[in-house]
Order: sequence, then structure tokens, then C-alpha cells
Amino acid sequence: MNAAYPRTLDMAIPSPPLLHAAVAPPPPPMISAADALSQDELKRIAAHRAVEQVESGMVLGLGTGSTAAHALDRIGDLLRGGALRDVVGIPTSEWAAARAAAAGIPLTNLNVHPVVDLSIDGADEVDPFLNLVKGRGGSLLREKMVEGASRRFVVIVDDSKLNLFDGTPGFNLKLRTASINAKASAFTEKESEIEPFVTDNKNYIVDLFFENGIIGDLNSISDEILRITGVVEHGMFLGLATSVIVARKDGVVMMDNKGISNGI
Ligand SMILES: O=C[C@H](O)[C@H](O)[C@H](O)COP(=O)(O)O
Repeated sequence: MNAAYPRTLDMAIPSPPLLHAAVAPPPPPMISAADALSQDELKRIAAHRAVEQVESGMVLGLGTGSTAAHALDRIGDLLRGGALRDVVGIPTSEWAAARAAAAGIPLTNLNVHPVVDLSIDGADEVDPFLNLVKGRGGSLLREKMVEGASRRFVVIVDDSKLNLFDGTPGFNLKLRTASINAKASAFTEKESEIEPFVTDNKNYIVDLFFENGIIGDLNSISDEILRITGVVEHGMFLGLATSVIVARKDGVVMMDNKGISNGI
């Protein structure tokens, strides 16, 4: 997982075969120690609300990250306590596989279960139309495969994730994608001092910097990014989420295609 989450859109491109991915736990949130507990508590609350939708016998998509961790642990607790049974999960990363196994969730894969009943995962940014930016922990490709195969995809966030996709200026130009008004970089200026971020699938994560914010139709931008030779996938999850559970200090809200409900 990445050590820091820049406020950018990420995409994955293949890395050279000699590089291998390090599987690490999710990064700590970039907030002060005093705030850490309350933000983590919000993540836990959102995750537990989502797990209320899990039923015995379901095939689950198991998300990646510090918010999804609470969902995995909760599902494990319910399985151990007997409140849930016959649940199997498809992990969206090596990290999720390890965490789910530790929680006692039986694992499967998309070959065995090509249709997933319910996926639960965090996000880096959520817009009012339930579009997401994901992948700042590097798991966007497997996440999109599993969550795209899901009947329901419930996103769990604290309210710091409610952003429009704003993009952030960047200065470390490696690949210019002029047609989408963005610059991309896998490295800083001092390449020797930084390890490129390599995913579970041995792809590089490249940060895309939209200098003037993301302007235009997101689906067209998505198509354009995917047409760039070498791009495997990007972190915009458009039209995949069926609902978003947002934990705020003043309560929990759910966003879905009918609007926003309070007090769920
Ligand atoms: O690659 C990482 C995943 O897309 C995560 O679900 C996303 O980064 C949100 O992670 P967290 O819940 O730790 O903020």
C-alpha cells in the first residue's frame, strides 16, 4: 500500500518484470494523532452499517484499505459468533486476502463465483453521483473487477472523502497526456531516492495530475485514459457504486440513486 495518498487520480500501468510488489498493511491516515481515533471510529461505524446488509450464504467482494478493514473484521466476528454462516469472500488485494483469512472468512475467486452478491469497500473520493476515485492504496484493478461483478456495491467512507474530483497540480512530468489536460508521474524528480509504487499485479501506479481540475464528461475521460497504450486501468469507478454510507460526526447518511437518507 502507498505510504501517502496524494489527492490525485491514479492509474496502473505494467511494470518491468524484475520489480516485485511489497504487500504491506494500509497506510495510516494523514491526520494528527488527536484526530486519528475519531476518524477511525467513523470508518468503523460506516463499515458496521454496511455489514448489516450481509446475509448468510452470500458471495462477498472484500474491499481493501483502512475502512474496509473494519468490515472484514466485523464479518469475521459475525461468522465466529454464528450470526452469519456459509459466506465466502473474493478479496480485492493480497492485503484483503490476508486480513480476511485472519478474520476467518473463507476465500474464493471470480472463476468459481463470477457473480458477487455484495461488495463492501472504501473509497478515496466520492462525488454526488456516486462516482468514486479509488486505488490510492494500489488495489484499483482487482477492486474494479470484483466490484464490477457485484449485484450491489456498498461504499463506506467518513465524510472527509466527499469531494468533487478536483485534481492537484503536479510538477514531475514523465508522461504527458495532453488530450485530457493531465500530467502523470510515477516518480519524483529524484528518481534514485524513491521506489516506484508497484501493485499486487506488478503494475506501476501513476498519479495523474489534472492541472485545472477534471473538466468534461467523466466517461469520455475514462475512455481516453484507457486508450493510452500501456494503461491497464484507472481509479475512476463510474456508475459502479449502488450506495455510499457516509459516517459523519453528527450521524450516518446513505447516498443512493434515490438521493440521500439521514439517520440510517
Ligand atoms: O487501493 C486502495 C483502495 O481503493 C481503498 O479502498 C481506498 O484507497 C480507500 O482506502 P481507505 O479506506 O484506507 O481510505
